[in-house]
Amino acid sequence: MNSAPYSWHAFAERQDLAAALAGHVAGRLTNAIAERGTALLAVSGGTTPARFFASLSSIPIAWNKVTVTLVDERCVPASSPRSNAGLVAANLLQNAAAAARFVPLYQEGVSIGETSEADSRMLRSLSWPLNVVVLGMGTDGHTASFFPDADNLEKLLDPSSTSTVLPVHATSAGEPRLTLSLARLVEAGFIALHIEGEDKRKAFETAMGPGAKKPIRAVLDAAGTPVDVFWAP
Ligand SMILES: O=C(O)[C@H](O)[C@@H](O)[C@H](O)[C@H](O)COP(=O)(O)O
Repeated sequence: MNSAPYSWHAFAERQDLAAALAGHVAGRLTNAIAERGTALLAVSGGTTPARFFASLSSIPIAWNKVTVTLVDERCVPASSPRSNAGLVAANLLQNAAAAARFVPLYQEGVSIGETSEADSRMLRSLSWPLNVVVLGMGTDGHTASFFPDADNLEKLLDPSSTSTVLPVHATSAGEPRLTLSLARLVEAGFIALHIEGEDKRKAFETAMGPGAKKPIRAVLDAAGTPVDVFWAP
């Protein structure tokens, strides 16, 4: 069984993980700016990233040359506590990072199908491929909005997809979602997986084992570079 290559970075404290991951991301963004004049970062939402976002926001890089977008989004207004755009606005786009450009996935009042088409057009204008992707993971092995019960999971995980943004309907997701496709995520020069707690460590280990392939495993298997996993208890 080919085991997907990844690097495991464990930290005793969540704040130490946040500072270390922020340093890695800031360094990769700075390298991208040096190489092509701009940098493209995609981050995940949920409850885990807030400390990391706060640490990254205060690192003085050329944020005016950085575009930040989302790995995925819940189809809710930015004012909703469920909004990933709201999480990024409140925790990342502050301090030095306030100078970054933010490109959201969800547009209020537009149907999810129209939004994913419109997002694809808007996002296609960005300087792909992504330079940095920061993923989260659920204990069910989902990452981004690649939920195991998604009705279009095969399309979401298709490594040859030409799609940029896809709609997701999955009972376990809660509200309808929009997600970057696996194909766009795995092109990134640096892919980090940020997980915390014993349950997620066990879920990751299981996903790396011989059982049914979970979405996180599909990402690691398709990634162009070994994924860096950042974990704290
Ligand atoms: O919108 C989202 O929910 C995310 O992008 C998703 O992929 C998240 O990373 C995991 O669900 C973990 O979420 P927690 O950090 O809340 O555990």
